[in-house]
Amino acid sequence: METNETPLVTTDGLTKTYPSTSSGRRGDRVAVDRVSMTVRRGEVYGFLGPNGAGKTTTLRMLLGLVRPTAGTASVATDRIGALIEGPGFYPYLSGRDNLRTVARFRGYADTEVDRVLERVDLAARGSDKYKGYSLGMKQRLGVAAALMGDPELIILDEPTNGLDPAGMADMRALVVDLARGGQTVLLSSHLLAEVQEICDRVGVINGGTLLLESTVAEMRGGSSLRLRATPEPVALAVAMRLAGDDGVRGTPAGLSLDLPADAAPHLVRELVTAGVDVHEITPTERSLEEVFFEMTAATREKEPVS
Ligand SMILES: Nc1ncnc2c1ncn2[C@@H]1O[C@H](COP(=O)(O)OP(=O)(O)OP(=O)(O)O)[C@@H](O)[C@H]1O
Repeated sequence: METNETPLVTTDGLTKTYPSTSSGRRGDRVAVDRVSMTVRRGEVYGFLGPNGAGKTTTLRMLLGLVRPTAGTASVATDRIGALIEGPGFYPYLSGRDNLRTVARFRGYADTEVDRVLERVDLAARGSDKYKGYSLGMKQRLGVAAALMGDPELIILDEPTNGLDPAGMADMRALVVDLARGGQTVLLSSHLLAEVQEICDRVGVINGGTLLLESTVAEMRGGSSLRLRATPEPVALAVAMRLAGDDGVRGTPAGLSLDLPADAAPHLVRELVTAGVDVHEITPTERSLEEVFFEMTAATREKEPVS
């Protein structure tokens, strides 16, 4: 995907503290702790973290709904659409009439209602009462409201939360479609697989701290090669010569070498030359789940009890 390098969203040392409510604890509760993140134009940015990590508070600060305690947040457009809390619609009005109410309040023509209904694939059900909508349709109507005025930046807080698998798939497809149309999407999620599937870049947050910001590919880290070969001591010596002393680990499944997949032919040649029998060589990639687990392990321990 092509992205213009000028960031659309930049935060610098963004911090929010709330007064501690528990009498046994001193000082403030830090909800967001010096977060510096950038969202580039045209990308889908996944703000990934467990419940209570500080995602919603950060998004609210970007929207000017919560005042930062310290640091800055700048959004280089005033055309922003957002779905932060669950959408508040009238149950007895149709989806279309609900959107008309929003459009009137925000100064948009009714044609805009039809356009956004179409965009979220609800045009055919626009006349149905909101209360009869599935959770996924309700959520899509919320996104439709956020899309009014064709915003440059769309902020969605946990857009798939609580949806069934079909609803989740629809929402993911919609997000990807919005980005294809040139809109920038910043979404929060606690689902690794989801972020992995639809996001270009990720910011991982836990305990209020941004642990990492990178592309999904970078975050998963370099690939490695798993090797089963005998005799093991000779295989180990060859492996260490190629991958370095720190680049080889013993695992129950054999040796794990910090080498890219395309290093396999050279490795095999060297092993065979050294008289080693190669039983198996497999390229492996760390899953996002493993990476996330490693990164959050340290902060999990100091997480406040809420
Ligand atoms: N208005 C508030 N007053 C006091 N503490 C708050 C307030 N809003 C959020 N917090 C605290 O700040 C921390 C971060 O909350 P936040 O809602 O931003 O996390 P989150 O990552 O969005 O999680 P979730 O998905 O559960 O909403 C939590 O410990 C929460 O209890």
